[in-house]
Order: sequence, then structure tokens, then C-alpha cells
Amino acid sequence: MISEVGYKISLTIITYWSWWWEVNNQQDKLARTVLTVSVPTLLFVWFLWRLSYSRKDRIHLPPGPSGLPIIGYLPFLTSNLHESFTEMAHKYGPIFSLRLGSKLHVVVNSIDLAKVVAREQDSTFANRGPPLTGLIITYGGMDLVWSNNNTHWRNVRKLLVSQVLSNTNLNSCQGFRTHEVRKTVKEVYTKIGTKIDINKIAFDTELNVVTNMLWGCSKSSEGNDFGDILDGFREVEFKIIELMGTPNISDFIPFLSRFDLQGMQMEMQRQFEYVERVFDYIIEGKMKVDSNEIDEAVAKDVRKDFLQILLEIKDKKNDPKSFNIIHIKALLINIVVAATDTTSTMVEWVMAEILGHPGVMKKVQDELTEVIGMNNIVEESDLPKLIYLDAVIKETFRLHPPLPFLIQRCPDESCRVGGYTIPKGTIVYINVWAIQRDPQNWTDPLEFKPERFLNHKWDYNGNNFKFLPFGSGRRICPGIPLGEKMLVYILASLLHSFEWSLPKDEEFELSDKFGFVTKKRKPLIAIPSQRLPDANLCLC
Ligand code: HEM
Repeated sequence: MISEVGYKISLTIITYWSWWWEVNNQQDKLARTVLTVSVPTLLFVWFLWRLSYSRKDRIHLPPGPSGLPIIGYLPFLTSNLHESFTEMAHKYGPIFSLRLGSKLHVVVNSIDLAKVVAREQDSTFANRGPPLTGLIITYGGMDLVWSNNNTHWRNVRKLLVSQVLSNTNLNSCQGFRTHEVRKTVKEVYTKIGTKIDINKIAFDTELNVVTNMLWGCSKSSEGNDFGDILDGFREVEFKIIELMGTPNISDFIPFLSRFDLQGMQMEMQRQFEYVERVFDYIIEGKMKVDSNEIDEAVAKDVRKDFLQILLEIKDKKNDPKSFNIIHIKALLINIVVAATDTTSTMVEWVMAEILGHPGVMKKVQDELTEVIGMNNIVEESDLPKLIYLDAVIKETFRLHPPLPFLIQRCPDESCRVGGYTIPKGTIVYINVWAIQRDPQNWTDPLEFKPERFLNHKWDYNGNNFKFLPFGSGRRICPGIPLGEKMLVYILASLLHSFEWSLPKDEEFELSDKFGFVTKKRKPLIAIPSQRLPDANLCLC
């Protein structure tokens, strides 16, 4: 029907155009040529655009806004994408689609449909559909986050879970965590009365713990120059995360990717070169360690670090294609980035919510006083007893999930969700931000009420689709045990050792800035003062 009307209109225009061409006696040949070329081109584009709509009707895509020819809805995207997608969900319903350039995107906004994607059809939706910037920083998706659901991804994920994130390994690394958290407390103590950037101290603490677990050395280890090398890592990581979360026209109109119109690929390449230099240095250092030295260390019951294990696996494999140094670097980059920015962002959000709710601050500190005592410092073994703090963290995750759409999924074949067709290759987002603020799922959804998490029903394992800050299904975050431990440990230590207040000249606010990791728009700056009667407790 649409193409019939289009055909008639174009026939009329072409007839008129031929007549005009013949009778017009203009001398300006260039202008005539340009007009002659551009009119059929525009007609062709118009046809394609209409055709895509008649196809949309035929294959019954989810409803959504129309957008413009070729570029689709791109010009209407706003910078706070989680807010605009949630507004669109109010207009179009629990599932909607939008075309960005040539790519179809689908946003799922309800518990029932999230379950269809991440549980019932988990294997169909287990690919990622990575952005170009994600591919640049991971050697073309050789990592865990952007890799498709294939044998390599399964093997590497198994390795990470069994060798780094298993209970046994996490227990054997307890010393690193204790050392780093106490070092942070000591550092804060030296800055009592001054302004502290909460994200920065949490980031450095987590970075040191993770690098210790991965290659046995941290930024602050004595007698090495990792410190100098890792200086500036936070800024680089922020840039990487920012580039991965910014819409890039090259992803939506692939033939434009060679022009890199926003300069994002070039910028990511620059970050990649820095990160690769860091990891080359670390790996070279590790490879120089004599195998006798390693054997001696193991004989003394010193655990092997993850990098040593990975290098051994690489050497044992006969096939360099299946596991080589590129895979190792991609994986290390992945883990460091995935662990640090998420954890520090959450520490900052929790501290911000607590500082904004004095009643909550009092309850958290009363619990710390009761469980830990004013003459002790926090030990890791105390953490499971901090029930109220745990509820505060979960309530913060509900209102500020650091990855508001999780990480995009991409079906490997056409399928149906909510009665609509989702074609193969569509980019699919699970809008956790909308689900966790939906009044159908939560009473007073915009209020900060940690009490709703006090009934022990809640965990991070992605089984209750009302609450999915770490995702769900086979691509769920594998770092939950470490992420959770570090969050509670850092927060409990900061809140038990110090009183915190906001600087008088800073206006308190809780607005966020959308990104791959969605952070506080303005960094949280707070001032510590002494809380424990014996200051030496902060110095041990
Ligand atoms: C507060 C801390 C953290 C949060 C909120 C968080 C959140 C997430 C989310 C939402 C996903 C995507 C899940 C999905 O698509 O369903 C994810 C994936 C991932 N996370 Fe985390 N994460 C955290 C800490 C960590 C840590 C500590 C590590 C590693 C030690 C880690 C490693 C990863 C990896 C490798 C993936 C990709 C998994 C895959 O695609 O198979 N994360 N994370």
C-alpha cells in the first residue's frame, strides 16, 4: 500500500521533471546536474525509509518512535539516556524499539519481559553486539565482557570464577583486602578536617586489591615502580568508560565508521595504547621471574597469582590461537576496569545517600558501635553481621544501579518477546533503572527506605527480577562475591572510623550522569573527623 502510493508520487515527480528538463533553457548546467542527481537520490532514500516501515508492520516489531530517514531516532537522543528511555517506556509500554541509523534497538522495561530475555531465552540473547570502542579496548572482543557466547568465553569465565573469585581464593586473599582497607583508613586519618574525594579513595583501594590478586603487586607495594606506572590509571579508565557509554555514529551507520566523525575510535585507541603499555610492562616483569623462584614460593605455600596461572596455561596450550598473550591482556584489562569503577561508584553513591539522610547515618553508626565496638576496628569477619548497612547498600543499588541497562544483549537468531519480533542482531537493553523505580514493583519507589531490604529475602544473584544490579542469567556479573565484600568492607571502615560531614560551601545533590557506568554528576566531597576514642586504631 505504502509502496504503491510512493510509486505514484514518484511517477508524477519524474514526469514533471522530464518536462521541466526539456522546456527549461537554463545555462547553469552544474545546478541542473546537481538537481538531476539529488532528486532521484532523495526519492530513493524516501522509498527505503518507507519500505523499512512497511517491513516493520509486516514483522511486527515492538512499538516506538519513527525517527528520520537514514539516521532514525539518533538526533532525538538525550544525554541522560536512562531517563529518556524510562519516559519512552511510559509512552510505548514495557517493550519498545527505536532505530538508530541502520541498527534496531529494543528496550525491555518490565520484570516479565526481562525474565524472557535473561532467563527463558538466555542462550538466544547471550551475545553482546559490542560497540566499536569496546572492540578497540579489547583486541576485537577477546575479553569476557564483549566476547560473544562461545567456547573461548565459557573457558575464560570458568577460569576467572575458579581461580580468582572462588571462595578459596577470596579467603586466601583476605590479607590484601585488610592491608589495603587499613591503609586507606590511615590515609584518611592524616587528612582529618580536609576535603576528601570519596570516589578516589575507594577507587585506589579497590585497584590495589585487584592488582594484588591478579599479578601480586599493587600501586602502593614497596620496592616496585608499579606506582608510577599506574599513576593516571583512574583518569584513563574514566575515559574508557565514558567512550564506551557515548553513542557513536560509527556504530549506527557503519559505512561512516572509517571517518570516525566524533573522533571516538581515535580517542579509544589512545587509551588502549596507554593501557597496553602498562600491561606489557607487568607481563614482561612476570615472565622474567625464574620458574625456580615460583616453585620455591609455592613450596612455601605462597599462592600463585592469576597472571602466573594464565601464563602457565598459555605455555601448556599447543594451539596459540586458543589462548595467547592477547587473550591474557584483554582479560586483565577487563577485570581491572570492571572491578574498580563499579565499586568506587557505588561507595560514592552509598556515602552520598547516607550523608543526605541523617537518620540513616545514625542507624548505620549505631549498628557499627554495637557490632564492632568503639575500641575496635572493623574486621572482615564482622561484615556479615552488619545487617542494616547491607540494607542501605541494597537500597542504594535499587535507586542508582551503576549499569542502568546492564550490558547490552544481542540475539543470535530472530525470536519473539512479549508477542513482538526481535530480529537477529538487534541490540537489546534491560532497563533495570526503570524496573527498580517502577511503582508497580516498589511502594514509594523514589524514596530512600533501606528498611525494605531488611527481610533477608534479597540477594544479588539475579533470581528476583525486581532487583538486578548485577544482571541475571549466564552473563550475570561474575565479580559479585568480591564486589560485595569490598563494598561493605570499605564503607564499614570509613563509617566506623570517622564522622563525616559535607563541606559548608558545597550544595548537596544526588543527580546522576548517564554513562556505561552511571555516576554522580558532581563528585562527592566529604570531610572526616575523628570518631573512635583511640586515634591509634586508625593507624594500625
Ligand atoms: C559493585 C560492583 C559491581 C557491579 C555493580 C557490577 C555490575 C555488573 C553488571 C550489571 C554486569 C552485566 C551483567 C549482565 O549483562 O547481565 C557485569 C558484568 C561483568 N562484571 Fe561486574 N560488577 C561489579 C564488580 C565486578 C568485579 C569486582 C569484577 C571482577 C573481579 C567484575 C567483572 C565483571 C565481568 C568480567 C563481567 C562480564 C561478564 C560476562 O559478560 O560474561 N565485576 N558486572
